[in-house]
Amino acid sequence: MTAQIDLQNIDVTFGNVKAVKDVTLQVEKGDIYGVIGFSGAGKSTLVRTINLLQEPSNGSVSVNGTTLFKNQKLQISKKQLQEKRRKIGMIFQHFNLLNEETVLENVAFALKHAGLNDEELEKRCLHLLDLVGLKDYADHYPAQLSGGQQQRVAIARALANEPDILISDEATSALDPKTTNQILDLLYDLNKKLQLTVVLITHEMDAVKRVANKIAVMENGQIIEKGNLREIYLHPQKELTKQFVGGALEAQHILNTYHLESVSAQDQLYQLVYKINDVTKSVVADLDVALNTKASILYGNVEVLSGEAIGTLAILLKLDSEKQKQAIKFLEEKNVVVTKLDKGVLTDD
Ligand SMILES: Nc1ncnc2c1ncn2[C@@H]1O[C@H](COP(=O)(O)OP(=O)(O)OP(=O)(O)O)[C@@H](O)[C@H]1O
Repeated sequence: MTAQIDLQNIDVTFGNVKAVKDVTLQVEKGDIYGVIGFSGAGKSTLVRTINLLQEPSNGSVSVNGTTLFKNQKLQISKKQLQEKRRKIGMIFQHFNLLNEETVLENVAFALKHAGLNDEELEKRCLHLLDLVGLKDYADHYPAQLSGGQQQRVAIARALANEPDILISDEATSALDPKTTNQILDLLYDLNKKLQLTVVLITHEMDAVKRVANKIAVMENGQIIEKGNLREIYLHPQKELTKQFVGGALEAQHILNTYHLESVSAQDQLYQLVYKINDVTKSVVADLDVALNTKASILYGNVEVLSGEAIGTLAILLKLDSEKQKQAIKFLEEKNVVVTKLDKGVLTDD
């Protein structure tokens, strides 16, 4: 199947900053593709090449089977590009609404080229506001709305030209956790209801886990790992991915902040990930009974990924290396995916 968005070998260079380096990414129709990484990793720059708000220095961009950019130049006319861009909606962290205009006028703004009469325009805007749960707010002004409601207006505006792709660039980063979840759930519903492909840029793994089916992890302008979310969650390869998927960041924070007195340099932090269905009793209790490990649990969580309950633990094993090997073997025999974690500032061995 041809990908709906096909980015091949994309480089983006600003002066001597290589913001994106040789990135290849394919997004299929109907995906919610999470692109995660810390600030400055190159996420925004990369996704802005999809609608050529950012031209790559090298590489090719194809959307819906049309090559938009290749051999360092546009492959379609400026007018065609404008039309293609209307079919790729975008939402941002700061909503970017017009404060002097009503909610309805903000949505209508995106339709000014559509050639609709006043009645058709109002009907279409009210329909869009209904889709995002804001039909009764058409006459309000942005300042009268909460952050979550303002983002809903921005989503209605982004959907005005019936796009088949929605790019969400840190759209929930300015929102509280509850509102974040409501907006993510709305994106998930729109993905299902409208077959809308969503590219979700974020630095929050919780956002990706809540709605995405695929994930790309970015670091220093490169995608270091990508693919099916559950696969990557269960078998993270790169250190940064391990940090994002499990409780590693939290566990490291606990280790580094509280300076646990009894922790020594050879003690090792492990992340355990397992399908809840595979485990009937506490894996750590079993481990302790079998090998007397006295593991300390620094983080624990259970969540549902693609309909399956997945458990994550970060544990500290205070054992010599032979005993650690035995512990890992014991856990792996129980279908637990064990990953050795970097201990952050504690790692001086
Ligand atoms: N227009 C520009 N001119 C020069 N440098 C830029 C420009 N846009 C981005 N950069 C640089 O490119 C790198 C990647 O930035 P980018 O905004 O894509 O990262 P990001 O992962 O989206 O991070 P953030 O979440 O902080 O936006 C950074 O070093 C940034 O300073």
